[in-house]
Amino acid sequence: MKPLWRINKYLYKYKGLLLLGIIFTVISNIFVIIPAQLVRIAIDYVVESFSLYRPLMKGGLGEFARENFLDFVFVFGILILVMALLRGFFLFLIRQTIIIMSRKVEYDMKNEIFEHYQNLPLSFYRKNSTGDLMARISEDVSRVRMYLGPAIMYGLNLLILFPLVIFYMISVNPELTLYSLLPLPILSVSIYFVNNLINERSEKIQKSLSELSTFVQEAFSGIRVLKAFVREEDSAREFTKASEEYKHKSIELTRVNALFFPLIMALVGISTIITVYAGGLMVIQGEIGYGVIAEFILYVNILTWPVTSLGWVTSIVQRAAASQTRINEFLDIQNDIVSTENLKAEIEGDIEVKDLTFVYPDSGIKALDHISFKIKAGETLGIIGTTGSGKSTIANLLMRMYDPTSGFIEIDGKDIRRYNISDLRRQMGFVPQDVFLFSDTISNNIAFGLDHADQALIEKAAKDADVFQNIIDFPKGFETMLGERGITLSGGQKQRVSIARAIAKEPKILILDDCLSAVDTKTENSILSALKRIMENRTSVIISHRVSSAKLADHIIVLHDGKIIERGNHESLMSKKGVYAELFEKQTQSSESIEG
Ligand SMILES: Nc1ncnc2c1ncn2[C@@H]1O[C@H](COP(=O)(O)OP(=O)(O)OP(=O)(O)O)[C@@H](O)[C@H]1O
Repeated sequence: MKPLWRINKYLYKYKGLLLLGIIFTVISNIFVIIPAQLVRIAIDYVVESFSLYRPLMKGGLGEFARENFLDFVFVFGILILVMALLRGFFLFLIRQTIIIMSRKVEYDMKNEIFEHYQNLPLSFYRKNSTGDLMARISEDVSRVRMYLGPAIMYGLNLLILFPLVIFYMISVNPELTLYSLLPLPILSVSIYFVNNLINERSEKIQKSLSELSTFVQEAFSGIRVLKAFVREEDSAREFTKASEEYKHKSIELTRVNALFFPLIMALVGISTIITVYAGGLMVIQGEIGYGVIAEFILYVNILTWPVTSLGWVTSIVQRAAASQTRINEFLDIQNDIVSTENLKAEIEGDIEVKDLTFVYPDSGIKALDHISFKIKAGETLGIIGTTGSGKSTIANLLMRMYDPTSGFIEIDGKDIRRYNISDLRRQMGFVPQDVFLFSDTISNNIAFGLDHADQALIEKAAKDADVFQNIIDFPKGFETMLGERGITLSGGQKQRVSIARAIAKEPKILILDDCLSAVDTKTENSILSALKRIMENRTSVIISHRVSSAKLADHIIVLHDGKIIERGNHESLMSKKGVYAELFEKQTQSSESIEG
């Protein structure tokens, strides 16, 4: 229960709805109890009238007595009907208050979790799978909603109805009350166990269903590989196997589900039999009237659902508590990438990296080892290095996705940690290594970093990224949809749209993380010279493992195993005849042989 205390703030927020819900529950239960009493009065009246009917018939008053008697029963009938209608009306109001409250809390919770997720650093996303993040914001929140809606609704009902009914029952006959209620605790406990079994099996089904959909999704998104390697039959066989498991688990659940209602009916039946038997004996002994038996049977029926729901509510609350524990676990994670001074300033673009070492916290890999470099505003730094040498890590640290393990990064002479993070990132353009474009129009993708989309700016960015012609060649031009239901861009086109997105922001610092790997050298050169022009007075960091990308840079550093092994500009590095020169020779030879 304790984890669920955290959502009390929402109950407090919607206290009006909750309070109304409680009031409506009390009122609706009054209309449940009164009809039972009316039935007792009516039956006792009928029995009494019968005993008087014969003597009255003999006295010639038969017709008068009959009419009177029927009028009385008719009024009872109408009263019971009115009570039922009123009860229905208040049940409607209960749902309108408590269930609506639960939906509102669900909405608030989802927003709170999503917002929190977005604030968490990149390391959080590395540690937790997307599936897990999605499950907590959807399934777990739904389970908590079940607690806030149905569980609170039925729980309240139970809390109000139970004492009320028991009070009336005891006031009518305590002994018969005891007999009638004897099977109900057994009902509640068995429902609890059956329900837990149902939940356990439903969860297994859910798991098997998500495995099945992951399998199908992979098969379809990897259809090209699947066909190319002729694995269709294998894939179909695996699908059948996964479906078989799903079917098996569903049948197991149906078996337990089938137990649910018979169990309730059996125990209610036993209660009714006991009531009739014990009540009958009491009627024979003249302790109670016939009406009491009917009243008690109604009470037992009235109590059936709340008692059943006790088991059900307990298991919902348990599941909700487990889900809330999972949600709290994420909500309690603090963002450790925070600004020390929240400094907001127009940056110039001077970058200085001092004795920087970085160890990935999750894997313990030392990606950067005591590196230092400087870039003046308006200059370009090329970073060259083999796979895994730490190039992308530098980009991540410059964007402040992580904080250095030791050493400093300074922008305009101030530690990067002092800046307001969003303000700083807003002034930086980043083109990541793995291009990600949204399922939206090309125009919106390019304008992604802008607060107000300006078509002229979008087109200029597309021209500078050398992708303008490609875009206008599409029938819908800039309004072409990308993604699953849109067109698929080629690798090089995607990279260039991603570059256009970064430069449309007119950033003070632009970081290109190996984003020209899928374009030919000619396009690469034209993008780089356009960049040189637009990045005048701004700073660029060009990361690549191709020398052709870095050679135009003012400064070049060569990384190996997290260390800088060479530095200089293209000319000085070439004359040094070290790793850079060797790489240059190798790469120009191979590209010449390809082009030749
Ligand atoms: N998120 C991460 N968590 C743990 N280790 C990581 C992470 N990202 C990278 N590494 C490790 O850090 C080292 C440097 O990786 P980085 O991505 O910076 O290399 P890179 O030079 O950009 O390589 P490539 O050219 O292949 O992209 C590698 O050994 C890599 O396995």
